[in-house]
Amino acid sequence: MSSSVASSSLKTASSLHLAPGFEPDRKADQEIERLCISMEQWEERALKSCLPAQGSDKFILITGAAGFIGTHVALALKRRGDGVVGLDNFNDYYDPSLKAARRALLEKEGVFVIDGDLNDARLLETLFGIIPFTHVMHLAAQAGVRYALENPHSYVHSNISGLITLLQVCVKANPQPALIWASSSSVYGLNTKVPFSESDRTDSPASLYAATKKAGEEFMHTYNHIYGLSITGLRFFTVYGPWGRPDMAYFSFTRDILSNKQITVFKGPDNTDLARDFTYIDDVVQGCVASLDTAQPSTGSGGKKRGPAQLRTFNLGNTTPVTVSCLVSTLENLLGKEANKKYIQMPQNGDVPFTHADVSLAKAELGYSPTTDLHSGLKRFVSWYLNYYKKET
Ligand SMILES: NC(=O)c1ccc[n+]([C@@H]2O[C@H](COP(=O)([O-])OP(=O)(O)OC[C@H]3O[C@@H](n4cnc5c(N)ncnc54)[C@H](O)[C@@H]3O)[C@@H](O)[C@H]2O)c1
Ligand SMILES: O=C(O)[C@H]1O[C@H](OP(=O)(O)OP(=O)(O)OC[C@H]2O[C@@H](n3ccc(=O)[nH]c3=O)[C@H](O)[C@@H]2O)[C@H](O)[C@@H](O)[C@H]1O
Repeated sequence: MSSSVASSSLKTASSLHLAPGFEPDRKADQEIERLCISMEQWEERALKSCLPAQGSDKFILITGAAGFIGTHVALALKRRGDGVVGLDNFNDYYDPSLKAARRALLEKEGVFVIDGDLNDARLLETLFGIIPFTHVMHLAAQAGVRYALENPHSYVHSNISGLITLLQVCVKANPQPALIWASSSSVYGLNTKVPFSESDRTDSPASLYAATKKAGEEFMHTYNHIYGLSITGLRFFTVYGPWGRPDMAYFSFTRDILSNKQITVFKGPDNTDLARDFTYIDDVVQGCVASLDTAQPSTGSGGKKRGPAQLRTFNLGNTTPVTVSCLVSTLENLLGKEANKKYIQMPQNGDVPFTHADVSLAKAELGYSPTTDLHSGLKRFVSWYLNYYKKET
């Protein structure tokens, strides 16, 4: 793998298929140039460090690499010797300096991260022209349930249009990579049967975010059917941990408790507690790596399907839902500080009352076995948080 990658000729993408409404900017040109320079000076430049180590036959593109889950997955794969290249557009949905810090961590460990958008087909084609990726771990997305009320188009941009652009590049790539991608527990929407199982219906999304993830699952079915792309969809359940997302409740509650700001805790109908199957990042990484290791190659080439290809969907949750009130009291306990809490009826904001994963399929097929309870996981998060923000707290 290493030598074939190193000797692969530089190829600039000939076609320019951009997603409608997507304007490439100077930044994309600069990123292509940086990529090409790194290739031309292969021996000295950063890209060399991304090659698979001896004994690994995997070369993986991780989209959303500067994101929370992407960073952890990239580090795990790189540390065991796989070739890893990241892509991220470093958008400002939350503090970009946190994404920059994750990138620095990745680059220190030899993961080359490209600053680019999923909708930039020219950049993606150039990248696939240079590197024969065996797998794509697609984690880039507009995440967050409630932000869709504010900026619905960002979900269409990344989760619909960006996804199709990536899929189009994957089907044309030679070899066609196997794709592992992040769906979401939110596809279960307003379902009341618990625990949520992969065979349950997923046709009552409560948010635009959920609807775009559900649409993504349907697109994946189509691309698997027409082009023979090998596809594994992972439904993550409220993932938390060090290097996490500032927009999520466990993170913003920690920040606000420490700075004596009031936190708002949503309540369900009849004052019931909302609950989530909070899942620790290391458990999710284990599921992602196992999905990658059990993914079969795509069967297509040159945009043509040669035979049926693998299509799988797994829940990656914890199987132990915990109430949001319990999340708050655990944080109070770990931070040694009482929160200033305001309880309100859950607004019509896309939230669902509870989530609860049945992970028996992931256990049987991936050996997935979550081991971290909320208290232990939050302890590690709080320790990371206090250290990372120590100048400010
Ligand atoms: N964290 C969770 O609890 C959770 C739960 C279910 C599903 N997911 C899904 O898992 C994936 C990773 O989530 P995360 O928590 O790490 O979120 P994140 O926001 O930290 O990471 C996503 C990354 O993708 C990048 N990105 C977004 N749009 C892009 C685009 N058009 N082009 C290039 N990069 C783009 C962002 O800059 C970000 O760094 C997402 O697909 C998310 O929807 C997350
Ligand atoms: O598994 C998923 O598929 C999703 O997981 C995550 O969504 P959620 O489960 O909604 O996590 P998160 O925002 O931390 O809210 C947690 C709880 O706190 C409650 N909550 C929230 C904010 C607040 O101010 N008050 C409050 O009570 C809130 O009502 C909820 O009950 C990801 O963000 C999302 O990208 C998606 O992929």
